[in-house]
Amino acid sequence: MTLLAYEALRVTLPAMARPLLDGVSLTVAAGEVVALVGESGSGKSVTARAALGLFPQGAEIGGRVRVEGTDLVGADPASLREVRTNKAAMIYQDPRAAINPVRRVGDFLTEPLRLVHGWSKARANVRAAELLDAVGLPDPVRHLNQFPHELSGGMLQRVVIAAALTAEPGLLLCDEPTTALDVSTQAEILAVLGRLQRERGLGLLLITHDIELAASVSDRIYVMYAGRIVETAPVAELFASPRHPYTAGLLGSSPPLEGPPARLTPIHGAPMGLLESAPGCAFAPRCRFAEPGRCDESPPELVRHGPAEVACHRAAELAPEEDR
Ligand SMILES: Nc1ncnc2c1ncn2[C@@H]1O[C@H](COP(=O)(O)OP(=O)(O)OP(=O)(O)O)[C@@H](O)[C@H]1O
Repeated sequence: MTLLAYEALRVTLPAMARPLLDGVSLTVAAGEVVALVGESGSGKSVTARAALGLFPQGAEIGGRVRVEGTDLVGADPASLREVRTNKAAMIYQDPRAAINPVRRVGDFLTEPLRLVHGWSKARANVRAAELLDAVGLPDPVRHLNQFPHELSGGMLQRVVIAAALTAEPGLLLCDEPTTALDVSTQAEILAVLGRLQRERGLGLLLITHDIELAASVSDRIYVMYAGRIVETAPVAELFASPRHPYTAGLLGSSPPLEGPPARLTPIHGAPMGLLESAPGCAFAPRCRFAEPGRCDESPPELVRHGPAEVACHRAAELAPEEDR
């Protein structure tokens, strides 16, 4: 069952030269882990927030974002509330920014259950302890009485994950959930998310700039550049044969998570800012395969090539042997 579906989502701010998001289509099904990757500023967080009906103030929105069938573009407040309280939850990069530092962990977990769902204090406390146990915290009852500063960043991110699960949503949106953590804690948090996702059959959208990390946990990957999806494919295929030069560039510039260190090749140049626009492919100025008179004239559409969809004018010529 499809839990989340973006259909040609376009987000435009009046003062900008190009849209923040331009025709983004993406799906996440129940039981599926989908990653959205790209460099800083490509539009990943704007995409993730749209799944809660959160759009930049003053933005003009086109297309649709459906969560379990409810379109959040132009949705009424009751539909938005229903999605945000019961159907989808977001986990952000920095757990300390998500939790009130002067309230106890238990209050953070039980208040939504009591105030939004009308549970008694005793019932909410039992549920909160169960959730802390589910995210692998060693002493749930003690942690409920602690203040955020008494817990490590990794423990706090587990609390945030527990809070996201209070209403048992089907969809989890994770925006760089491990970026603020050290490497070994990152691995633990990813393992917790993976276990919960499998046990509960959740649909999970993982936002990350790290394509190696995305590949290690996802079923499918979408690669975003300057507000557009430039490639999407199942992980194994995308990793073995990246078909868009930008995807190949990301893979070539990311240190591998496992195995011996590889020689890294940075992608030259900088991503296109919001105050710049180009009639052709936004990646063309940085692309070693760009052909003048072709790549700089019109934006390429996403077209199927083998197991992938690729937005590159030269995708057919650059395709791996198995596509031909
Ligand atoms: N509310 C807003 N008003 C104006 N510009 C915005 C707003 N939200 C995002 N942007 C701009 O939209 C672009 C995409 O931002 P977004 O945060 O989605 O990028 P990102 O891919 O998540 O990057 P990062 O990994 O750095 O978070 C950026 O140029 C950002 O400055």
